[in-house]
Amino acid sequence: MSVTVSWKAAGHALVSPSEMAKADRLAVEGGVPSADLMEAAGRAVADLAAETMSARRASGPIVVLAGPGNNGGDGFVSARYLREWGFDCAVMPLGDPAALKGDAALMRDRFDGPVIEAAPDALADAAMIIDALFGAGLNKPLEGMAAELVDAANESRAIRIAVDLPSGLCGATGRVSGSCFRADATVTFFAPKPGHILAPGRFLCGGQDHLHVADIGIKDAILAKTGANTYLNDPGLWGLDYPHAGPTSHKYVRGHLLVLGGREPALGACRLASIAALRVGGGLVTLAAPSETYPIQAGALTDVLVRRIDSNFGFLGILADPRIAVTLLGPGAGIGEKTAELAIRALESGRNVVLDADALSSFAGRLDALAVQNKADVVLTPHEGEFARLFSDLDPNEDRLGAARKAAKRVGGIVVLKGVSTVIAAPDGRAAINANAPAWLSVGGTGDVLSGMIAGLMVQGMPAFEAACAAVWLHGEAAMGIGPGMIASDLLDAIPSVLP
Ligand SMILES: NC(=O)C1=CN([C@@H]2O[C@H](COP(=O)(O)OP(=O)(O)OC[C@H]3O[C@@H](n4cnc5c(N)ncnc54)[C@H](OP(=O)(O)O)[C@@H]3O)[C@@H](O)[C@H]2O)[C@H](O)CC1
Ligand SMILES: [K+]
Repeated sequence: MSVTVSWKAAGHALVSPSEMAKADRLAVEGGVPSADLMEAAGRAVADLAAETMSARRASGPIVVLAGPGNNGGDGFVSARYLREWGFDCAVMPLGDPAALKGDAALMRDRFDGPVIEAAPDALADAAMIIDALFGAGLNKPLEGMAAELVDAANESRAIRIAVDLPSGLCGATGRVSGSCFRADATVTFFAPKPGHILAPGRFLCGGQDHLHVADIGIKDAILAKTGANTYLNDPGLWGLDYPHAGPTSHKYVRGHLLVLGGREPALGACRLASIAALRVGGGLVTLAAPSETYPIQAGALTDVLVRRIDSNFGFLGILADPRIAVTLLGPGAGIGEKTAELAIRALESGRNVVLDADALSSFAGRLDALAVQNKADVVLTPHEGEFARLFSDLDPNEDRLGAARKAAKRVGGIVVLKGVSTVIAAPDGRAAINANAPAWLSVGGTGDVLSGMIAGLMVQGMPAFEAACAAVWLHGEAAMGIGPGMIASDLLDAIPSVLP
């Protein structure tokens, strides 16, 4: 049985532990015995364990740490298969295995191999440790013997495989409090959970290339019934909405974007955003440059129309051109009333608006001002500091997905909460987690490039949520191709190489 089943399409949906429990329940109601699910789960773990032992040419004892619930049940199944295949495999239960119930008790009884006392020292000589302590049912930080076993496993030289989730990791939020098993690889079932993709969960599972999604007999069709609306951000999610240039497309079809020019000292920010918008296929970009900066901007830009503005009215005068579909405010715009006023007027004009950087900070404490009539799409692209200023009651460190979702609902727009796991959330509840951003992307100016990419895709007619997802993913891919030492402007030349 192949372990690494190509991940179910269905838009690469992720399921929370509670949605997974619903999938489980629906499968059983649909006639699949729950014991069969556990048997398939445990078999998938054993497959990966056996494959890994031979791939690493490892030999020696395998210890399965079995917890008090169904995660532990999976562990007993995997141990049974591994022994059938000739491996020296023992189960080390946490607590009294006689207390196991239901399917876990059944699988315990089917296991006739050694059951050894829980002792952290006994893990030192293991060639492999399989963590079947806790999975979707984790409901508090590890403590006592559970924590000691996980800490000892992490300090050992053993290959470490996690069943469903590394024990200590919350499947819903990707958060860890206290000890957590550090897996070299993880086998989960049916679909990944947000905790497998959100940092630090992604790293504790062994990295995305070592996250195996096993088919345990729950039909794809059940996914839609779980209500899952969280996605891994990748082309599978937004590819169908991507605005490929057609033979008849010309610059006005590909859209006209208006960018508000920046002021000292961040004159380059709006240039980065403007070129980025063209690089992703935007047809035309006008940069409205405050008069004192006009000569600099006009001298620095070839591909962008540069218009001089002496005041807000100048900007609004340009905005009156009906061909302008999207406007981007923020990069270098200056924080304050004037910038906020322009954003509101742009929204009132029915244009799609991307708010970044200073435009975001200009709304601190007055987000309600964004709730204008006949508002088109608005996309906010805060980093964590800007998010804290705008949504001081929401804590991304507690629940990143939940915070981004609540923020999106509150502003009635798309919120791109940037970071090592950028989350794109829509007011209708959809959210995507991005997982391809390399560490070197956190350098000045990359946010300006991203905001320009989002605006550049929206101006071509791509729906706001999908445009934000696509831009975030392309932004990460472009950075991956450049490598350490990258500066923001390098991204501009790298974008064409990653466009679909
Ligand atoms: N379709 C599926 O999803 C399948 C999943 N399988 C496996 O089942 C687990 C989920 O099993 P569950 O029994 O719900 O929960 P766990 O095994 O993760 O946890 C067991 C109980 O442990 C208690 N608990 C939780 N956290 C701690 C902690 N930090 N310290 C001590 N005890 C803890 C908790 O019980 P309480 O009484 O404390 O509430 C848990 O209920 C899933 O992850 C899969 O591996 C099926 O086998 C296959 C199908
Ligand atoms: K586990």
